[in-house]
Amino acid sequence: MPPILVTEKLTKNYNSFRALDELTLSVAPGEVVGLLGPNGSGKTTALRSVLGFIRPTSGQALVAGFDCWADSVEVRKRVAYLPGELRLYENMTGRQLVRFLGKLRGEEYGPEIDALAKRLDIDPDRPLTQMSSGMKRKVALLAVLLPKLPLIILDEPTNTLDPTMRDELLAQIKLAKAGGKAVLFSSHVLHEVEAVCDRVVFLRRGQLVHVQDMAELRVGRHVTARLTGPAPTAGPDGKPLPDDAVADQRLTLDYRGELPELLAWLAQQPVDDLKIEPLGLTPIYKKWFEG
Ligand SMILES: Nc1ncnc2c1ncn2[C@@H]1O[C@H](COP(=O)(O)OP(=O)(O)OP(=O)(O)O)[C@@H](O)[C@H]1O
Repeated sequence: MPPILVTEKLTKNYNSFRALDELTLSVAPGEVVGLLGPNGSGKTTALRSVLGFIRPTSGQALVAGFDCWADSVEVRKRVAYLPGELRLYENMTGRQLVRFLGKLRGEEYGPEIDALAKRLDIDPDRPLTQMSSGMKRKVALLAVLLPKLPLIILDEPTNTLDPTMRDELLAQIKLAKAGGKAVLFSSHVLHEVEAVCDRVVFLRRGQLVHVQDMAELRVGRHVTARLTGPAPTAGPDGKPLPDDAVADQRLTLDYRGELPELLAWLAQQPVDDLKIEPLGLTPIYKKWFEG
C-alpha cells in the first residue's frame, strides 16, 4: 500500500539554526511510527511541518500526495492532530468542542462520543474550565480519535495522563492501526513507544540518526549477569564475544538467536545474578543519546 505520509529531505532553519535537517521518512496506512529524541531534537518541528504550520526551508512533506505547505487545507482534511500544548475553547463542554471541531470537517458525531468518553473516563458534558489538565487532554484525544481520517499525528500524547489512561490511549492507537489508520507520534517514554510502534525514528539535533524496526527488536533479548569465574570467549552462537561484552566481571549481551541455545550456553558459564529481558529500545537510546 502506498504511504499516506512522505517527507523528502525536509529541512527547517530558524535563522542560522537548523532545527530539522533533511528528514526523509514515510508512514503507510496501518503503520504506527514513533519519533524519539532528546529535548530540542526537532520532533515537534517535524510534526508541525507535516501539518503545514511551518514552512520548510527546503525539502517537502506530502500527505496523500498533497504538499503540506502549499496544499495545507487538503492536508488538514486528512490529518487528526494532537498538539503538545493545548489551547482549547474553555467556555465549551467537551461534547460541544468535539462536535464543533467535527463540523469544521463536515463530520457529525452521535453516541460514539459517549462510548469513547466512557473509555477515557471523562464526563463530556462538563465545561472545560472545570477540568484538570489531564481531563482536558482527554477531550483533545476525543477530538483526535473520533474523526474518520487516514493519518493521526500526536505530539507527546501521554503527557499528563495517569497510568490507566496511558494504557487506554495505547489501546486506542492499536485500534486505529487495526482500522487501517496511520499514526505518527512523538514521545519520551520508551516503553510506550515499544508497546505500539512498528518503526521508531531517532532524531538527534534535527537529523535522523537511526530507524528501528520493532519486529526485529522484539525477537531479541538483553542478557546481564555477574561472573563468578573466568569470562567466556565465545557466545551462545559459538562466535567470539564482542570486546565490550565483559567488563568488571559483568556480562552484557544482546542476543537474537533461539532461547534454548542461550539457556544451554548460560548453564555452562560461571554466572549468578542473571537477568534476561526483551531487547527493548533502552540500549539503543543510550547508544545514540548517552553513549
Ligand atoms: N520558532 C522558533 N524559533 C527559533 N527556534 C525554534 C523555534 N521553534 C523551535 N526552535 C528550536 O528548534 C529546535 C527543535 O525544537 P523542537 O520543538 O522541534 O524539539 P522537540 O524535539 O520537539 O523538543 P521537546 O522534546 O523538548 O518537545 C530547538 O532547538 C528549538 O529551540
